[in-house]
Formats: sequence, C-alpha cells, structure tokens
Amino acid sequence: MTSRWTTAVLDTDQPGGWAVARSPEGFLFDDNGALFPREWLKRQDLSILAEHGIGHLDGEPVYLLELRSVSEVPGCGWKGLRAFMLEGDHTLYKVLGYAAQIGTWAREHRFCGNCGQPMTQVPGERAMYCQPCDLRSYPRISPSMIVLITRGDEVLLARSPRFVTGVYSTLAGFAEPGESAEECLIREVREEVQIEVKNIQYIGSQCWPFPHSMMLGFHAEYAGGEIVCQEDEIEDAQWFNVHDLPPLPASRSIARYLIDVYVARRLGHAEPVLPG
Ligand SMILES: NC(=O)C1=CN([C@@H]2O[C@H](COP(=O)(O)OP(=O)(O)OC[C@H]3O[C@@H](n4cnc5c(N)ncnc54)[C@H](O)[C@@H]3O)[C@@H](O)[C@H]2O)C=CC1
Ligand SMILES: [Mg+2]
Ligand SMILES: [Zn+2]
Repeated sequence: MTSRWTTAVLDTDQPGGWAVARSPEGFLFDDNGALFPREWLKRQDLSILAEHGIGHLDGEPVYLLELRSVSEVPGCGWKGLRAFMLEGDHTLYKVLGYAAQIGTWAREHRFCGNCGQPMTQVPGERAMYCQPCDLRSYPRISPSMIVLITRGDEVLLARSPRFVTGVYSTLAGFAEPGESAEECLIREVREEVQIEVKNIQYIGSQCWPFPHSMMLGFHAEYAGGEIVCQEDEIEDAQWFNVHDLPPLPASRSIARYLIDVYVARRLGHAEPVLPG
C-alpha cells in the first residue's frame, strides 16, 4: 500500500495546492476539514508569520501558513492537534502533526541562537540558516522513552495529575544528554516509581508531535523494589492484572499499544498494529 501522505520541501514561489493554517489556537477547519485551497486561504485576513511547503497529499502539494495570531475566517473555527488525533481521519492527523512540528520549529528558529540575527529558509532543505555564522538549524526532535513494566500477569501503570480522571498509563520520560535509551528508561523508572527493571525489550516507536517527541517504546520486566510515587509527577501507580485493567490511554498512542501487545501475548490473542 502506498502512503497517501509524503513529506517534502516545496518551493513557496510556486502557486496552487492545498494549505493548512496554524495559529496559537490550533488549525483552521470548516465542514470539509482542515485543508483549504491555498490561493483562497492566502486571500483571507491572516497574519502570516511564515509559509512552508510541507509535502504531498494524494499527489497534491500541501503548504503550511504559520500565523502570528488567531483571526476570524467566516464559516471556520480553530481546533488543537490533540482533537484531530482523537477524531477520525488518521491521514489528516499525520499531515497536521507534521505541519505542527514544522510550524513550531520555524516559529522558534527565526533568529540565530548564536548571534541573534534573523535566519532565512534554505531553499530545498528543511533548515533555517544564519549566513554570518554558517549555522543551520533543523527541526527539533526530542527522544522520549516509554515503558510497560511487567510481572507475569501483572503490569505497572501510573497516573499523572494531568491525565483524564481514572486513566492509568505506562511510564515515560525525556532522554537527557549523556545517556543511552536504556539508561534513560532505568533512570525514569527509578525516579517515577523507585522500581528496578531487567530484560529491556524494544517494541516500537511513534512520532508524538506534542510538540516534538519521538517515543521509543519498550517492555521491561520487574526486577525489584516497592512502588514509591514521585511527588508532583505521579499521583498513583499500581500493579494491575491483565484481566482487570483500569481505563487506558487513547487507542492511537504507543502507550496503549505497549499495553495491548503485552495483553495479547499473555492471552494468546492476535497482536494489534502500531498506528504510525
Ligand atoms: N504517545 C504516548 O503514548 C505518550 C507520550 N508521552 C509523551 O512523552 C513525553 C515525555 O513524557 P513525560 O512523562 O511528560 O516526561 P518526563 O517524565 O521527562 O517529565 C516531564 C518534564 O521533563 C522536562 N522536559 C520537558 N521537555 C523536555 C525535553 N524536550 N527534554 C528534556 N526534558 C524535558 C520538564 O521538566 C517536564 O516537566 C511527553 O512529550 C509526553 O507527551 C507520554 C506518555 C504517553
Ligand atoms: Mg514522566
Ligand atoms: Zn548567527
């Protein structure tokens, strides 16, 4: 199966194609979705900070208009990326997830971090450039480990105070300079629940554009310790039997996938497929 959506660096001097508009309040949408004819969109009263050609959808070029602020467009509203993830169209979510990461990066790299001068877009490359410093800045990706800790028929799940009421999930945390993926995982698990783990197994990865995480997903076995929750970060953590699980995270998340895979293996069911 060929993908409907592929990323590309497109020349913004070319006319035509589709465009999405992103403001601090999310993406512009109407009854037809979040893709608008680009020439029409550029005639609206929008405060455009930057324009980027981001890829092809069903062979048609797609552009991002990154806006300074939100504005009124008749018949349209604004909606955050998370809502698009939770709703139907996965391909649209992929387009908007990529657009959000490019928009965030472009917004945060208008000036050189070395000398403070304005940077320019490099033609044909996804990079911002400072000529005096000969410095290129590329979109930022933050590696984050996410792990399901298992103990036979039991899995360790935790709640952050930020979660929807009742939902328990896997542990996660950002990699820090100087550590491998495995070292990060061991540190995060120690910090968040004071548990030791062994037999770390890589399961899969997921782009998580909130705002620029790259989730690396693992299973790990319990090796020792009693659960002690990290203050402020972890509200509660418990061992749950695979036959008696609490409300779980959204089905498109790798957190949910790590849990579903383990449960399927334990119960001898068919394994789920990781959403891209
Ligand atoms: N797709 C999924 O299924 C899931 C994704 N996640 C994502 O994983 C990421 C990490 O999870 P958390 O538990 O929030 O991380 P965490 O356990 O490392 O704690 C968050 C703290 O890390 C620091 N931080 C923020 N951004 C950082 C960065 N880029 N590099 C280093 N440190 C940073 C801040 O002090 C922040 O309060 C988040 O982006 C979160 O949204 C988390 C759970 C499920
Ligand atoms: Mg965490
Ligand atoms: Zn510079």
